Amino acid sequence: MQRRTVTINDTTLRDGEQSAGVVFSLDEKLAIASGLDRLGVPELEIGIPALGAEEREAIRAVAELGLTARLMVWTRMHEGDIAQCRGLGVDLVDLSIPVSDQQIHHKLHRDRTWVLEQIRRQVSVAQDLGLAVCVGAEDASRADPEFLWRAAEAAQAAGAQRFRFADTLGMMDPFAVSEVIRDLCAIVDIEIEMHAHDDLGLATANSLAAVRGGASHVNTTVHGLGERAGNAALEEVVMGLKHVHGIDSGVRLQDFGALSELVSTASGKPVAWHKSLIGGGAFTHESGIHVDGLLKDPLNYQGIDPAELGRRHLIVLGKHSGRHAVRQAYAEILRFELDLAQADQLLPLVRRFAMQSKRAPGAAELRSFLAEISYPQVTSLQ
Ligand SMILES: CC(=O)SCCNC(=O)CCNC(=O)[C@H](O)C(C)(C)COP(=O)(O)OP(=O)(O)OC[C@H]1O[C@@H](n2cnc3c(N)ncnc32)[C@H](O)[C@@H]1OP(=O)(O)O
Ligand SMILES: O=C(O)CCC(=O)C(=O)O
Repeated sequence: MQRRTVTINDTTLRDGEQSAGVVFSLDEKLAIASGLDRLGVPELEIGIPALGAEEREAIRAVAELGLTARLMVWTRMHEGDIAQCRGLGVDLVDLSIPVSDQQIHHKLHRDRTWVLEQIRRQVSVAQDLGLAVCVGAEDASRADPEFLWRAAEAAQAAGAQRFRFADTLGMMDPFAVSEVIRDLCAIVDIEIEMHAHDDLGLATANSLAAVRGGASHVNTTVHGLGERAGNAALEEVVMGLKHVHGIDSGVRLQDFGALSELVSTASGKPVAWHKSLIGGGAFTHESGIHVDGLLKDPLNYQGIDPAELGRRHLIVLGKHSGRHAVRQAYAEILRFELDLAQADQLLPLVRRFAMQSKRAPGAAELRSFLAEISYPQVTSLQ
């Protein structure tokens, strides 16, 4: 088990808001920032100053909340954009510059020498504004590794505190991430931050792999909201660090539900039923074998205690139920104790109902099943 710290840098208010169609109002930004801070998220990336005056006002307003979290803004590594970061009341700036030949040549129409020169020149421009600097290596996963190392060395030499490795297109696998981060950590002696995207559904896995490789910081967003398929989900990374790596990030998720709801509503992007940890299905059980196992001892089918997320197990009846679930449902819903033989009789009726109606039976239906098997006390049930 690893025993070191990893700092979560949550970018719900920057990369999260880049999800197509998402706009957070000022009040929503303030509420989301406060919510993240209350959970103990230590760093927040809160916006893009070059976007305009309104964005800068919102950044200032978040800074004026006096949160415990350190605040970062994102900007292109570009003198004009960096100038917009003046006087915002934030602590850090991510100066982003592409490092893959694809983007250097075909987006910026520049070359590698120019990129290194920018890093050498612009880090101090931002530092002169009183900001600590993270050099954001955009498209790092498609960069020539040798050049990536030169960029990281240039960042360190220029005085950057941190180097962000961005898997901009979400194309890496955890084994490769772990290796590339290990190499970076051997080349430079500054903080290394992982910025993962979920295009292959690997953002959390890649973030955890980066930590295994030595990353000190990890970017997250609530629910994984972000550009295209999104980023690594805050709740997944926090739980993954704890349960896979044995690392306490200091973030507490017992009250995550309120923030989750706020971000769903403000973003207009509801959480999918099967979303890990927070989806409706994440702790809901129908299958007979699972329900029986849970009822005997929750640890039989519990990897993560739902209480860690302020949740609890929910058992529902359906096509896949068994008799133990039937007994449990009658006890919980009707406060009525069945023996196993009665549950056996009722099970086919429960299944028939679920198959016909594609939902769990409610109290009225459960009562009517009792009548169907001519259970003598049915009329006395409440
Ligand atoms: C991978 C990421 O998530 S990066 C973050 C992406 N986020 C955003 O784009 C949201 C915020 N963006 C914006 O507000 C605007 O795009 C701005 C203010 C940054 C720029 O707006 P505009 O000047 O209208 O340019 P536009 O967005 O159309 O094009 C981007 C320009 O930035 C350049 N550029 C892109 N990245 C960088 C960089 N890291 N450093 C310097 N220039 C860059 C592009 O080459 C292009 O320049 P060109 O006009 O000389 O061809
Ligand atoms: O350069 C960075 O800071 C990372 C930008 C980003 O969001 C990405 O590359 O996906």
